[in-house]
Amino acid sequence: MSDIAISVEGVSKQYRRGIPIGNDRMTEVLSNLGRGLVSGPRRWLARSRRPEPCVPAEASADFWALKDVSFDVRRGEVVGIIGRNGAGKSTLLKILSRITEPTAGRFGVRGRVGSLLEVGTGFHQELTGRENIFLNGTVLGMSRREVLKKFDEIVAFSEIEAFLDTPAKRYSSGMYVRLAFAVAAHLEPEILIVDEVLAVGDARFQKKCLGRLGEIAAGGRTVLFVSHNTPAVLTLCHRAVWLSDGRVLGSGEAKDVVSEYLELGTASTKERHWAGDGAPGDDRVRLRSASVAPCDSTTGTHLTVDTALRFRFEFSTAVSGATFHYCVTVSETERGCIFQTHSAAVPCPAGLVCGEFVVPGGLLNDGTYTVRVQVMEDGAKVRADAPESLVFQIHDVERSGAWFGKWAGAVRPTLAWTVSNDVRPIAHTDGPDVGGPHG
Ligand SMILES: Nc1ncnc2c1ncn2[C@@H]1O[C@H](COP(=O)(O)OP(=O)(O)OP(=O)(O)O)[C@@H](O)[C@H]1O
Repeated sequence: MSDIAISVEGVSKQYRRGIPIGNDRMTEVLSNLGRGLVSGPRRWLARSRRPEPCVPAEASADFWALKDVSFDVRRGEVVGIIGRNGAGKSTLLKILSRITEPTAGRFGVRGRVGSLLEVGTGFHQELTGRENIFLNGTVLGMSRREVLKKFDEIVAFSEIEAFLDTPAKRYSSGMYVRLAFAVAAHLEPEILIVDEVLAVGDARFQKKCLGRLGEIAAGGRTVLFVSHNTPAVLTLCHRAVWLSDGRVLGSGEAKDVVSEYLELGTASTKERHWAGDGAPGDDRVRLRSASVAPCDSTTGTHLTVDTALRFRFEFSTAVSGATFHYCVTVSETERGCIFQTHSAAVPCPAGLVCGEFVVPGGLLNDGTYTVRVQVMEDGAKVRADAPESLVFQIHDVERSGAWFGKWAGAVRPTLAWTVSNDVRPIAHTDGPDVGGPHG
């Protein structure tokens, strides 16, 4: 029991669509004015204290933002909460941060909590940035001297020194997030609860935040981290909980839960079969099947940037000796055509003719791909054409380092770099550079 930092048992939260029950959003904002970004330990298991305010008869507008959610987080564990928009992730974090109450169920949070939730929660709006830093330290039980020791680090991290004496209500969302992250990450709460704040702010600051989160995680603190950035979840989190429509669809090792989430959450057609005369083609030749799968069949069906892919196609022909060949075009939805490949043109016997090729792992970038397969006769005549025969996703993998953005480029080849440490001293000359474009 003692190594459980967060315990969630059958937690449910009901809302009224469109019209928040009891003007809930406003209640949340107002109640939050009395809280800091951090909170001290409270009663270990908090039961829902009151039913939601009176719910009128037209119950069709009521819905469960969370339904019977249960999981535990051990001390020192870093747990990612993943799920599509509206899955209930923020609601869960707000309950655990005691900004809103569950309609049913109970939960316990053992230790001082630092919460980094959506912009607008956490800071006291009338107080300045400086005052908010001290207030949050006080709530965490730190002395003024202890906060002072961290103060410069917080200000340096937040990069908003010039606005320290401005009331928080005048901050832009970017400034708010910078200071909020700096406070929550440096005042050393025992448990850090972080919502998708990293979506706000520029890429450089996001990188800095994720780097800091990585340090916190490595330092043995308990972290609950909501994010749509699956490479970040894969890299930072030991475990993940997948929410869908307010329910837990999966929980366990981060890599297993994330791959299941990506796989089921996206529409893909990795195998196609065509029967009868409706199949693409004409009387001479018709496509019969198309598939893409990992070359190593023991790795499951999840495709990542490291997976070697086997593409396989079949056509049937009623004529013997005609010269057919396959033309396959692989495109990515945002980047366009990635490559086209042709099989050899050979005289084919009547019957089923199979063609396949392999794309090595460590070549394609992550993204959503479509495959067009055509069967040509005599080099150029298109006999069969299936423009979107296959649709599949290639997912990113765990990264080393602290950068989790998208990799640029149509492909993302793994190349055999050599980096030498045989560094020769740079020759200093007083003369002009030579060998440049105008050299
Ligand atoms: N105070 C509220 N009143 C009424 N409905 C609410 C309230 N807060 C959240 N909801 C609704 O509850 C559902 C879950 O919302 P929540 O913000 O928890 O989802 P989420 O998984 O965090 O989504 P996102 O990834 O978009 O942030 C959504 O349908 C949302 O519109």
